[in-house]
Amino acid sequence: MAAPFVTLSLNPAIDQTIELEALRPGSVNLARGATRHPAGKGVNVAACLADWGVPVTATGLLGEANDAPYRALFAARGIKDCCVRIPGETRTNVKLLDREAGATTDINLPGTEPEPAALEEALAALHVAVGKGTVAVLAGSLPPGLPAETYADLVGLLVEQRACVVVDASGAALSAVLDAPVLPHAVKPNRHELEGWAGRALPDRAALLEVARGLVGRGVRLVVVSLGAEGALFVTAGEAVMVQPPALAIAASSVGAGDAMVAGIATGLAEGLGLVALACRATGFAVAKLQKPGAQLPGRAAVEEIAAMLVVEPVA
Ligand SMILES: O=P(O)(O)OC[C@H]1O[C@](O)(CO)[C@@H](O)[C@@H]1O
Repeated sequence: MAAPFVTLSLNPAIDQTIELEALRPGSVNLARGATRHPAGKGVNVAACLADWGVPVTATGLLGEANDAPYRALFAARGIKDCCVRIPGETRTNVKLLDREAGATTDINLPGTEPEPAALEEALAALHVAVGKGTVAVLAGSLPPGLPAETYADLVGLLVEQRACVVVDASGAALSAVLDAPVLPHAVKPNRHELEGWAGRALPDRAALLEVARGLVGRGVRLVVVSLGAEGALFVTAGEAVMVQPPALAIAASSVGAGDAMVAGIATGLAEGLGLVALACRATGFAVAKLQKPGAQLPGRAAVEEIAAMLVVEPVA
C-alpha cells in the first residue's frame, strides 16, 4: 500500500555538533562538548513528520558500519525503515556551534559513492513505497558518482505515479530539476540556492519574488524561499506571502530548521491547506525545531501555538 509520506536520503549524514564558546579559526579551540545525531535532509524531514504524528517511510542509502543511530531513531519515532544498507559508513558532517556569535559553521563531507546495484535497490524501494497521493520528499545533496539529473529523472517517474513531489536540493541537482520537462509540485531553495539557479544576486524581496514567480510560471506549483531569521517567502500562481518568525533566541540549534520547514510544507500539501495556512504551518515547524537539538519537534500543540502567532504579510 502506498505510504502517505515518503522521504528519500541518498546522502544522509551523522551530524556531529561541537559546541564552542567562540569559534577562533586558525587557533586551538576548546570545545564545551559535542553531540551526534543521525541526520541528513531526508532523515530530518522524516523525523519531523513522525513527531507531527503522521506515518512516514524513509528510503535511501545508509552505511551499514554505523547505522545503529539511524535504527534507533527510526524505531523511537515509528518511521518505516526502507533504507538500503551499503558497505562502509554514512558520512559525518561537522557543525561548529559558536555560542558567542550565535552561528553555526557547517563542514559537510562528500559521502560515499554507492554501487549501481545498491542505488537501483534504493530507488526501487522508493517507487514501491510511493503511490497516488503520496507526498514524496527528495532532499539533500547527491553522493559522489551520481549524475546531477538524478532528482530530475525521479521527479518524472514519481509524478507518473501520481505522487506530490517536494524537492529540497541545491546546485546542479536543483538546476536539473528546474530545467526538466516534468516539474515537482514544490521546491524550497534558500536565498543562496535560488541565486545559484538564477545566476545573479537576489538581494531583496522584489528580486526573490521575481525569480520565484518565474519558477511558478514554468509550472512549479509552490515555491518557498527560506530566508533564515528573516522568515520565508511562499509563492503560488495566485498569491505570495511572507512569514516573519518571532525574534526568538535559538535554544538549541538552527541545523535542520529548513528540513523542519520542508516537513511542514509536506503536511500542508497533504491536507490541501491554503497558502497562508501552509505558510504558517511550515514556519511553525521551523521555529519549533529551533528549540530542540537535532531534528525534533516539541509536539503538535506547541507547533500549532507558534504557527498561530506568526505574522503573515501579503507580497505584491
Ligand atoms: O545533503 P547536504 O546538502 O550535504 O546537507 C546535509 C546536512 O543538511 C542537514 O540535513 C541540515 O539541513 C544536516 O543534518 C546535514 O548535515
